[in-house]
Amino acid sequence: MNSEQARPAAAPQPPLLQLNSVETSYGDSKVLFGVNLEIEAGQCVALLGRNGMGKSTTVKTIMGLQPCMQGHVKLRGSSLNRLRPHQIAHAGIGLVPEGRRVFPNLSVRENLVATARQSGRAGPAWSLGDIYALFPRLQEREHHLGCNLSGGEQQMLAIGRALMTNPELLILDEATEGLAPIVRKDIWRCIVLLKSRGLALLVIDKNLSALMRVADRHYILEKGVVVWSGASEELHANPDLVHHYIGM
Ligand SMILES: Nc1ncnc2c1ncn2[C@@H]1O[C@H](COP(=O)(O)OP(=O)(O)OP(=O)(O)O)[C@@H](O)[C@H]1O
Repeated sequence: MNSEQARPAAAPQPPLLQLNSVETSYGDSKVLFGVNLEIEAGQCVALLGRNGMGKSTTVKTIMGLQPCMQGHVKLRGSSLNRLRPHQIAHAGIGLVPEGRRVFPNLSVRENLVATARQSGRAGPAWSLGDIYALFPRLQEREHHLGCNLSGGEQQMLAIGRALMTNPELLILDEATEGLAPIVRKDIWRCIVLLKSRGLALLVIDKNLSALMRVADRHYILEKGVVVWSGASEELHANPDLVHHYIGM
């Protein structure tokens, strides 16, 4: 027997993020009915579906902001179900929430420093300089308060803040919503760049054509259930599916 034959086969790696039959309720009202979803390291995944189908609730469940009543949310095979939101952030998931929510009475710099965290993970940590290189506008506005920024600047700051936690997975919930076209373009440029750096992304956005350019895989949610998943080419080739479930 040679040395190659003697070596035991490597155990398969669990996905970076795995949702297994996840059910979530608001009081008596169930909203997620067994969601299954996987994201591999470095993969960009889009979560699609019409308004009210459960996309933001899925994100809240991943982040521990809404309890997972049944099923499992796992990061690299470890359950997140009983963790608090700050522990989930510490475990490696960064969130850019719907509506941005930057600290209004802190400066740009203070907002960024407030969330900075040493990463126990491999790879270089994000620095203030890295964030300013990604969004030069934030450096120009370094000493301005969060409340005095434009919507686009607040969105850049929300992304910068999430990156300063050094996540392995970044979740963007409607990050381009309500922004001027030129700012949207800048946010998409940033998403493409983050993907090229190997960051895993879960993106919710209404711009399907931009998503089809950047996402490796799409999941369509309909009434709290994943009804379809596949690659951009498959989605592109299936306009009936898009029309039926996304309404375009
Ligand atoms: N805090 C809450 N309390 C009760 N019901 C809620 C709450 N948040 C959301 N819902 C309900 O849960 C369902 C799913 O909402 P969710 O926000 O997850 O959908 P979505 O797909 O993200 O849609 P949108 O694009 O409109 O945000 C909807 O019926 C919504 O009314």
